[in-house]
Amino acid sequence: MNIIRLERAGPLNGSVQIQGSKNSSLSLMAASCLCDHPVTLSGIPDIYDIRVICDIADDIGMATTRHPNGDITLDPGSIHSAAIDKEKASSYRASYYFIGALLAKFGKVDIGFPGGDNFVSRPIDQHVKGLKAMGATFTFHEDHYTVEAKRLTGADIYFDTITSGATINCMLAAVLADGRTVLRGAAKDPEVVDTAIMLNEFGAKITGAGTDTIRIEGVNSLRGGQHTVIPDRLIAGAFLMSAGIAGGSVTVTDVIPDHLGSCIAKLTEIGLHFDVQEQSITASSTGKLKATRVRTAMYPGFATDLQQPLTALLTGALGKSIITEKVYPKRFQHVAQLRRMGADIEVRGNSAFIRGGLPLTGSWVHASDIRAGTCLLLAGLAAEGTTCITGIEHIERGYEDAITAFRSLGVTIALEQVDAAHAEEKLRIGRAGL
Ligand SMILES: CC(=O)N[C@H]1[C@@H](OP(=O)(O)OP(=O)(O)OC[C@H]2O[C@@H](n3ccc(=O)[nH]c3=O)[C@H](O)[C@@H]2O)O[C@H](CO)[C@@H](O)[C@@H]1O
Ligand SMILES: C=C(OP(=O)(O)O)C(=O)O
Repeated sequence: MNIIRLERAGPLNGSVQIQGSKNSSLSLMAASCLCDHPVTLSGIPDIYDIRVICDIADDIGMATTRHPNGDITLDPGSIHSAAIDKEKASSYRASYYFIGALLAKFGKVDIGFPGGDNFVSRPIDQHVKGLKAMGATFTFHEDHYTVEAKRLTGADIYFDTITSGATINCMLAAVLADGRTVLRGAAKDPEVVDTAIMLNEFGAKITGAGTDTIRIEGVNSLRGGQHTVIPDRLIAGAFLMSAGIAGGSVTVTDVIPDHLGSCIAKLTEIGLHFDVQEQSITASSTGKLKATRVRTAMYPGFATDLQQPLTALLTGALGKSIITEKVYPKRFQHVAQLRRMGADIEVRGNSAFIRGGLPLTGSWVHASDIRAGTCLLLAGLAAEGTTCITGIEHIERGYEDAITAFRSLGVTIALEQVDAAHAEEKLRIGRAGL
């Protein structure tokens, strides 16, 4: 098995070009099914979830071509099936976008339950509620579900909670539905807006994306064309935090700074300094950090996906910090791993209480999901000695090449092959010490 091994880093110095957004790419790739003609997407990262989508696309007859410049062309003209392989659908989260993208054209979609990072509870009731309002019926089987709609009809949908996934899914379904759909209490995330912009470029009639009310007039068909995915704000945010944890200066390039507003504001409170340009952000820090309180929230609030890396950062901030997780109340799997490294963190309810300023020590730790992996990478930058991270397939689900990026900042970091039993023994010893 592969692990990531990294050493404590001195002040960082360098810049990282930020890849295209994973979460937006997942939506844009599925959304391409709505078109009648080829779609070329630029900036789609070469990561696990995208490779699964290409496999699914292949299964259903949507040919995909990765060009030498990295662009992907998808040809939805020859899709012959809306039966999505159960295991492939369950190997990542956003497979449910294939429902919204295929239902109007095929009237029936068979698909496995969504997978992705496991935060104990990730319901899809708002997807079900929204699509039902448009005329769909759901039948749940043991290992998959079937969604049917002879005809999708526009509807007025009030979400009970703000969800980017259900907002995008219902928007996709509404694009080729009969009549007008209104999504109220919609998510305002940049990934929602990116999807709406692409669909409009291809002939959809969507207004209000980026606000809490989105209106969609159904159209008969979408053309296809070219679109460039937005940069990954979550990866950018984590690299900015790395300057706080190791000191020095880190520039992220090819970003949309507006997407990182709440992150920059919080990191400024903590003591980082920023130079924000049109498409790049430089974070610098002397390493002296102040404790803070933060609550995660849907966009434009402080993103839950940045909560885990922030926890690593706050272990280095003198005083008591409190992180309250409002989006996924149990998203604290990373805390036990940080404690192995010497962090003093207690989780009560949906809050983590961090007594910062204690030195971290390199250790064997396990990444349970993408951002837990990011958190451990950041903690490893500050920890005395060597940190070995297992579970790196999760990190690879989000990052094209984290190792090269950290190396370019001056970090000693490598992928290493180890015997699985050896890794398990090292993790067991670490657990016993907790
Ligand atoms: C592939 C993708 O884009 N993943 C992101 C997406 O996940 P995902 O789309 O799954 O998350 P949502 O935005 O849907 O979830 C937001 C909140 O709504 C709740 N909810 C959601 C759907 C539903 O039917 N019912 C319901 O109650 C969730 O439990 C959560 O508390 O947004 C999350 C929140 O920003 C991020 O952590 C994920 O990285
Ligand atoms: C939770 C995440 O991903 P997914 O929704 O794909 O599991 C994430 O990107 O942090």
